Amino acid sequence: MSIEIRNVSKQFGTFRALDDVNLDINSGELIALLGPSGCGKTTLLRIIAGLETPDTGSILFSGEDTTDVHVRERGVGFVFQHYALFRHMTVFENVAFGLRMKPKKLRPSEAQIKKKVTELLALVQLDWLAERHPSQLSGGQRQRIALARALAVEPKVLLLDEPFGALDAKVRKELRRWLRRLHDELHVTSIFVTHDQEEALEVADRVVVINHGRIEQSGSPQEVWDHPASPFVYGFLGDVNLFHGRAHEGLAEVGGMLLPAPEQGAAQNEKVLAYVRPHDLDVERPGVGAAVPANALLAQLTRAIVVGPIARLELIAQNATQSPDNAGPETVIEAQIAAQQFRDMAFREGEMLLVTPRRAKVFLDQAAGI
Ligand SMILES: Nc1ncnc2c1ncn2[C@@H]1O[C@H](COP(=O)(O)OP(=O)(O)OP(=O)(O)O)[C@@H](O)[C@H]1O
Repeated sequence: MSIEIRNVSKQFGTFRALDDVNLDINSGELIALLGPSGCGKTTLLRIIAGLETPDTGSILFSGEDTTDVHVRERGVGFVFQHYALFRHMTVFENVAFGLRMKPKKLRPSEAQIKKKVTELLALVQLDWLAERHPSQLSGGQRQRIALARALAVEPKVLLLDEPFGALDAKVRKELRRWLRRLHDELHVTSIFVTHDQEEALEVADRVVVINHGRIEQSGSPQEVWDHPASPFVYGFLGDVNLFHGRAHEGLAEVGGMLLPAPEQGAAQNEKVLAYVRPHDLDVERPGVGAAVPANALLAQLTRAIVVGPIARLELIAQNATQSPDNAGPETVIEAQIAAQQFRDMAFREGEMLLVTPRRAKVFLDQAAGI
């Protein structure tokens, strides 16, 4: 089922939680609503579900306005962060619950319920736990059962609010792969809320980045990663170093460096923000007596953390000027290089190194959102 979100706004007192949100979701799509805490993700999900009413705007399911359609009639399945399984019921009974609650004439027979629940438990690969109670399950198992329970009534839309939020990193990773596979099997239109960019980029067909109640960008994981529409999106999707400065006709002078800024070809001495991801920084030892190249800066290595294949370096720029126009990075510079390179070069904490951005994303300053 397709979903259209049309001009949806929602205010709580004087606080604008959603501000004229428009979004089309295709039938069978898996969408991630991604944004920082308080940006309005859950409010949007609850409005789609019918648990909350928008002040203005409407939600259409397959082209039909849902304004007057009760939550129960919307055909929506939910999974929340805190597994809302019934503690006194077995896993089997939890999954069967929605089927048993159906009005008498729609209710399946006992044999049909048994068949359906068994199939669903097999689908979430937990059929061997049917007779257990929720307290005897791990957090990850409970969430899979919660999903099986939501699927039991064959929802047309599946809404997941930080479904793996309460689980540890390893289980989260397993479950998000599993959710992706499950979605590929079932193709139920699904929307999940997360503040974890890695989760959104890995699982979703499309990522919708929300900030202050507005959609900043909607696109495939690759689109939002490669072509972020705003500084906010760029900063939210991964670690960044931020440099202030000015751009003029495709060249940016930021943090004491001169960098190509082809996206600002038309700029006439305008204030800009340049973002550089830690893995887009080259780090090397400067040549003795050699001048610092125009596209690089000299920085002191203050800390190196080498874990597995990656070395994370923290550096402080030597030539970071404090002029408001041409300031250095806001805090320390973070660089990521291969651990092997770090060992080969034998960098030591305290020494001065040459830092060269391979790539920078330059935005006009007035567009700044973070
Ligand atoms: N019932 C309510 N009454 C008043 N304010 C509310 C209500 N529900 C949400 N808000 C406010 O609206 C804003 C958006 O809330 P929402 O729960 O949608 O954010 P979120 O993006 O899901 O955040 P989180 O990731 O922390 O859950 C928040 O500032 C929140 O405090």
